[in-house]
Amino acid sequence: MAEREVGVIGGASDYPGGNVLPKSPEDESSESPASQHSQDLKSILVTSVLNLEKLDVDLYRGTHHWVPRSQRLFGGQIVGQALVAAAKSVSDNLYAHSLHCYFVRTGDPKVPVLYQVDRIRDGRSFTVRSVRAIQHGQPILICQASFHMLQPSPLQHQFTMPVVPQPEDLLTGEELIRLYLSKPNLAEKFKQGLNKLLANEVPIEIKPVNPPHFYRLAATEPKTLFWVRARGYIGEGNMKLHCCVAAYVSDFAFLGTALLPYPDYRAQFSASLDHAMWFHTTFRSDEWMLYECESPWAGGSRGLVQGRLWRRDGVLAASCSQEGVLRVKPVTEPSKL
Ligand SMILES: CCC(=O)SCCNC(=O)CCNC(=O)[C@H](O)C(C)(C)COP(=O)(O)OP(=O)(O)OC[C@H]1O[C@@H](n2cnc3c(N)ncnc32)[C@H](O)[C@@H]1OP(=O)(O)O
Repeated sequence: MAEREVGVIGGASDYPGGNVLPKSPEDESSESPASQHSQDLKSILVTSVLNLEKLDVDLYRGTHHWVPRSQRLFGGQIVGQALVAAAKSVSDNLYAHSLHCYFVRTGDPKVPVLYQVDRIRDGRSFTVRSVRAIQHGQPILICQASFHMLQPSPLQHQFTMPVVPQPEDLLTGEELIRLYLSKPNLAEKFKQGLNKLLANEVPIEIKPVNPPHFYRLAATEPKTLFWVRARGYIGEGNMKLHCCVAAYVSDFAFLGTALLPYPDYRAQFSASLDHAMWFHTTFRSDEWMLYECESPWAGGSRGLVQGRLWRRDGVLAASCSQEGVLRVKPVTEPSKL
């Protein structure tokens, strides 16, 4: 077996020129209270999921950590790994600013994924890579990623971050499930479902801003807000790596936003068809970021979702878009109690 490279993406330190792209306040000191949460446990996203094995020039192999209940590979994992592969072939002064991916086949959790990088163009300011994720000799994902060197500009604006409770005042996904499990007379079937969710070793932490009401699933507008970060410590520096982690994180619970107005239906078949991201500035993916998701449209068995990842100091870190196939059927299940 080929030896794993040391570090996920070698060499790149953080963006230089903090006057152009403001640093996260949590970057200023690795001892800041917010970053002390998990320094003793390195994120498995760094040590395993995004730590690709180099097989040859521009050819890498990635393995899986968490596989969703659908037994299809998690789209965020494939996108994150593809971006790692692309980033390995660009110089340290270039930073991912966007990626555009199509999920063309279901990922098979039983075998690893190969990532073949094509060096499409090395320009003066922009560099473009194309990555094919391959299983069983066929592409499962095609990804174009573009990298840019820092170029200051007087043009600078962004939307305003929504005002929400801070993550310290909210429960984690696991704490919410435990709370649901403590409800008396819970049907055995639902207990089992919740316990399975608890056993999931998802390498990211989530704190929903408006957790769903356990007893009554009401139709809501297709908008959701949650705090999210990588589980475990990654540390400052290596902005390329934080972008790859954000790519992983950004696909989590994203498409579900399009189902929020339809509690009387459940997804019989849902899968992301494409995923696009734009990275705007520095951030730390192991620090809480607010993920603001909305679905402006659904129809014809498809749904469109758009997301914004906010640093907790109110700086817009990244934007995302995704379309997915959504085939639903009416809910006929009995009460949870
Ligand atoms: C968190 C979200 C994620 O991470 S999802 C993971 C990332 N995304 C993916 O894995 C998607 C990968 N891409 C694919 O699998 C394919 O490109 C997809 C999207 C399925 C399209 O391939 P295509 O060959 O056109 O499939 P398809 O849509 O015809 O069939 C897929 C399954 O749906 C069924 N289907 C089809 N039409 C209907 C219909 N009208 N009503 C009900 N079901 C329908 C098909 O029978 C097929 O089902 P099955 O897979 O055979 O069980």
